[in-house]
Amino acid sequence: MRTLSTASTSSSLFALHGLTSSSRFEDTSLSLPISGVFQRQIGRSNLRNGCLSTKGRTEKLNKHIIVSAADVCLDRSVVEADLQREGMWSVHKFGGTCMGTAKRIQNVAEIILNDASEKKLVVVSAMSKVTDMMYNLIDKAQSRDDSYVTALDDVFEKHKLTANDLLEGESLALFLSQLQRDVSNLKAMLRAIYIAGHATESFSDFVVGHGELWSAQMLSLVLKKRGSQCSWMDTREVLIVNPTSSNQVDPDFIESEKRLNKWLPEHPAETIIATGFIASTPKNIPTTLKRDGSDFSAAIMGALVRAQQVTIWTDVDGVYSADPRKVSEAVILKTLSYQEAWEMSYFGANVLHPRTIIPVMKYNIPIIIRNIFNLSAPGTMICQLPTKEKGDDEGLESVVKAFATIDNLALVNVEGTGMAGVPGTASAIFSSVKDVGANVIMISQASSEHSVCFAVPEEEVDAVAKVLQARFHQALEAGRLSKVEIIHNCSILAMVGQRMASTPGVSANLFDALAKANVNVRAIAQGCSEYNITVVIQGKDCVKALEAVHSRFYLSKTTLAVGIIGPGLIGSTLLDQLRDQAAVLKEEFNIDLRVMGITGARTMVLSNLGIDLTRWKELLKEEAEVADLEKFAQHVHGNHYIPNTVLVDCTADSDVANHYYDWLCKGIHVITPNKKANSGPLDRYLKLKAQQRSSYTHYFYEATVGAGLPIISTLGGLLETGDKILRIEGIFSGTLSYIFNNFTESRQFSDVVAEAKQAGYTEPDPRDDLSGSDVARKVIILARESGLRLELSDIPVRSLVPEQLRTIASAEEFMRELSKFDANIANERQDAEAAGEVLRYVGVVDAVNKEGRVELRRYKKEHPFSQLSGSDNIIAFTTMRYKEQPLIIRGPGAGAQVTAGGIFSDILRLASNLGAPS
Ligand SMILES: NC(=O)c1ccc[n+]([C@@H]2O[C@H](COP(=O)([O-])OP(=O)(O)OC[C@H]3O[C@@H](n4cnc5c(N)ncnc54)[C@H](O)[C@@H]3O)[C@@H](O)[C@H]2O)c1
Ligand SMILES: N[C@@H](CCO)C(=O)O
Ligand code: NA
Repeated sequence: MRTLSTASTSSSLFALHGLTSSSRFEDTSLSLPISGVFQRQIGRSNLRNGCLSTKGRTEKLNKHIIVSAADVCLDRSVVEADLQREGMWSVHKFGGTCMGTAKRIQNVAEIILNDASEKKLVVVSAMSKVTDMMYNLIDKAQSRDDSYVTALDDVFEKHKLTANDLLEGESLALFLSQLQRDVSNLKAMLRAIYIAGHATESFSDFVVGHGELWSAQMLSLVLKKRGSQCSWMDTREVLIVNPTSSNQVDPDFIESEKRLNKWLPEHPAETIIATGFIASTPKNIPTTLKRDGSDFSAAIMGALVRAQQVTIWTDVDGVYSADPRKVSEAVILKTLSYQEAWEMSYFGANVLHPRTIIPVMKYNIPIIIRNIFNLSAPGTMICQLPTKEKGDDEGLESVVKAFATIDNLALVNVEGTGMAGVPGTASAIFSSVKDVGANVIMISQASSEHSVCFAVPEEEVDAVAKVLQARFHQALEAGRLSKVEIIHNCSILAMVGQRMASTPGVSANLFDALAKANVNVRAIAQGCSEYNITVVIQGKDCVKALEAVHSRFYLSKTTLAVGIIGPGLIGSTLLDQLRDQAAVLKEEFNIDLRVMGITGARTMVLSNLGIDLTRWKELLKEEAEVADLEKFAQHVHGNHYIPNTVLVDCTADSDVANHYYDWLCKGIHVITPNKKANSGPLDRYLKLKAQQRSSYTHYFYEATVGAGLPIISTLGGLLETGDKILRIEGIFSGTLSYIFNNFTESRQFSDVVAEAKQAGYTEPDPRDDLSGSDVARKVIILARESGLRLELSDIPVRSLVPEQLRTIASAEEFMRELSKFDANIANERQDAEAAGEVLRYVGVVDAVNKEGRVELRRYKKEHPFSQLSGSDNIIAFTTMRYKEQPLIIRGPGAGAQVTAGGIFSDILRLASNLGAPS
């Protein structure tokens, strides 16, 4: 065991990262007494009693024991704060947008000046659009278009104007004379290209690189003007790269480091402004780092100076958990591991080019993505996977980081028995694919070897299909291969998270969420690294799938676009319940209900983000438009970012009910307390139910029978588990229950009816209750649920509406007239009373004889039906399993709160079916 050297900060820090090692201790838990500077560098949180426990390797260099940072520095924030004081390098990269105007360049200067690090290396891109302008110059010159001359003037003018805004006096003169010289040289060079009609790669790399040379010089002069000790670096003098066969470049770290070590003492400065994007070959020929080159420059320079961190400044707040244009609930991730960032960028997330991550990853240098236009956002830190702390959220949501998709893909499926056990088939397939230059995005092969499938970009699939048909012509003819199948219009959805590795249940949740969202999975791939799980789905399902899986892992809420039709008594009570419960649902159940529209019979209000339910009544007055049910449904369903739509019909209107079929066809879920659809014509009902099943949409109507009491769901449960219904009988009308519970000797019948209406138990027109038609509808609904094919007209009904009042137009007039007929029903009540009985209005489903009826019957006072109070319903199910004693449900079966509550729980049942946790 040796003491760590603290001789010099930079040497020990260089050593800390252990580039070269002469020997290695394999001891995996070595305790090293350390103190002083180094103790601060690695952060006190990693120290116990002045000793550093290293779980990983230790290395010995010359006489020092060095510890790889990757093994020890886990608490970066502590480390950073300390390192900053010790004069570590911090690297920044500012892209073209950040350098777009003089004002923005000043802003960049401000950020650099505010960085307290002692040493700063700043990599800059060309001003925005300049690189394109430069490429355009070459294109013009190559195609012998004279206008390259004026286009070059534009480039000159742009920089001159910017410099005029930024600089003055000597520094302005200095920059402008350099600019002038460069432009004259470029003119000569472009002239040569014009004459030759061709530009070699190094010619064009030389030309385009000027954008960076000028932006770096301008920024450097601005900083100097503000008192900073600053040099600018033409990175071509330092950064050496070798071209690769795939039109990329590999940095030569050893040569670059050598040149940097020479360059730095020659340009002593606390801040260095370096050109991004450009570099040289080992033979000093100018070249570029290709696409996203400046990010790559920053990462390489960060690695060369062993920076404490590399900050990539851009115009977004950081890396999102999913494309925010597709998932409105996407969040900015605080951290991503290198591997996760890698996976995300592969799958098209605009993170960083994967190669950008390699140089910094080697030295465990964090990259921070930050928004230059929003300095208050902390950004996303890409670093080594932070270790799990005790008390960390162990849930799946911390395991899965993010989701990404690639659209416009086609799946190629090569299938046939002739592949199994035949070496070389895969090689033949993929070498043919390579021959046509197609890019294979994912591959999946079933272990039966019966089929190999892979995804390629849609625009490349025709060529792939053709080449495979040709290559396997003989095998197809002979039947060894059965087909080369192309499945168009696919998307890939990838779920990324390093901690998915060895965490059971992650894929189960992914697939369950997809299944509940009715998304079909065509192919699956997961490598054994488990950093990502990839599924291929239909392109049209992509947003829905993304929303469903994103919400499943708690990154977003299960969002439902809700449309409320009929804000009457029940509808408005429901809206108030939604208002009061919304926050809890979001917090605790991950359900985000957005009421996107409310429509009455005459007016409606629509919203794109969700109506403020504390003000819905005012909004329905102030911002209302003429009601139009088609437009309403289209609006609520039209928001592509909310994957699921539900229309809640709180009217008693058959016209509204007639739309359900259409809505289900469109994938809109329907929830209703309105009995009209299920008790309407039988053929319509059957068609509606069939459509609901085949379209995998949901249609819930618990509140149509017994309001919030669980009648429909209980019946469904009995049937689905194989019980057989023999008889359902009970008091199904809250109104009629209330009336006969309260219609005593001293009361007038019409007064009690008025009370029931006042209490909100009756239908909009109380004659629907008194006529028995409401009960008949409930009998029909239960009969049909039980499998009986009955029409409403098959149910004999005893009506309590006097003959003379049946044709009166309005409910109000009916109520006024009703008292004239009080005597009739009073007599009937008295007769029953005399016999020690009470009147009860009951409905019966006789499943054995396949019939139903609705009657006013007399019951002994001790019968359970005689014991009810208020608006109680009582429903008795006699089934094969509940034969001796029926299953009985009893409780208030009408009223605004309980009915709205029943509808609300249907909405939650829907959310749960769509992937919300239960
Ligand atoms: N009241 C209860 O206890 C109870 C219990 C279970 C079920 N229900 C059912 O709830 C539904 C609503 O009952 P309510 O008491 O709230 O009635 P209500 O008359 O108070 O409300 C119905 C609302 O629908 C509106 N409306 C009518 N036609 C419309 C159309 N075409 N488009 C848009 N809006 C329209 C009306 O203007 C009214 O605002 C009925 O189907 C009823 O059977 C009620
Ligand atoms: N009017 C109905 C409402 C519940 O469907 C009743 O009284 O039962
Ligand atoms: Na119910």
